[in-house]
Amino acid sequence: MKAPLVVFDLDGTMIDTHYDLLESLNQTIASIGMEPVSYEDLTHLVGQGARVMIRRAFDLKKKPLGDEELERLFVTFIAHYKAGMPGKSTAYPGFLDCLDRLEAAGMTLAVCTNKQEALALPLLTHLGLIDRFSAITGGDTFEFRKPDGRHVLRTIEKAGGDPARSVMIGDSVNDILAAQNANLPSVAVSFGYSDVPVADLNPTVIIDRYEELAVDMVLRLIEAK
Ligand SMILES: O=C(O)COP(=O)(O)O
Ligand SMILES: [Mg+2]
Repeated sequence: MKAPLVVFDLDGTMIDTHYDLLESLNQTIASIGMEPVSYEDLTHLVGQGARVMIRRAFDLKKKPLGDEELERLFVTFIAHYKAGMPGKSTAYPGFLDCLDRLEAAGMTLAVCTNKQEALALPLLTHLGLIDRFSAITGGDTFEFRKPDGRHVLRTIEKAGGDPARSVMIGDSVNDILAAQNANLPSVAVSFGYSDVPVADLNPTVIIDRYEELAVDMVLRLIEAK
């Protein structure tokens, strides 16, 4: 029997990246004279990677955006965001202890994020977390991404896990839907960037802090399937 596998989302779940995402996004849109977006706005903009985030910012400000300009701004955003890494981004309280106890219980860990790989990998490296995960996949790793269940399933495969013994932890609709589409139990964290209360997403469980994500909870979720 394979070890239990815990699959984590990145932005808003493991790492509080909002300050740096906002900073880089606002720098990027300021370059064409656009007013900054707020944290509240950001919760509606993140979730599908940087390109979609920029496009949604233009929609929010009711500004037209051509494909070429989007690509130019995307390059600006990536350069700014990467250059500042890790910036103010840090793991949420209790997250590192949580990884320690899941690992000590023999569980495997993986990351399934819609952030592009070229951002997720260096960020996790800067934060000293890269070696904790058996697989890390991004929004551009496959031809599909969350909420497509295949993104989670392929992450599990890459990590050497078994979907029947895996759990998805996330903060947004993309994560909970992806888990549901992959027929996995889901844990929603209430402290991330969801634009709706996470209870509305119908996760299997909601946690308010990482102390609640105990080894027993993961085992119970897997066994209850
Ligand atoms: O960067 C994004 O837009 C989303 O990233 P996440 O899937 O790690 O939340
Ligand atoms: Mg997230």
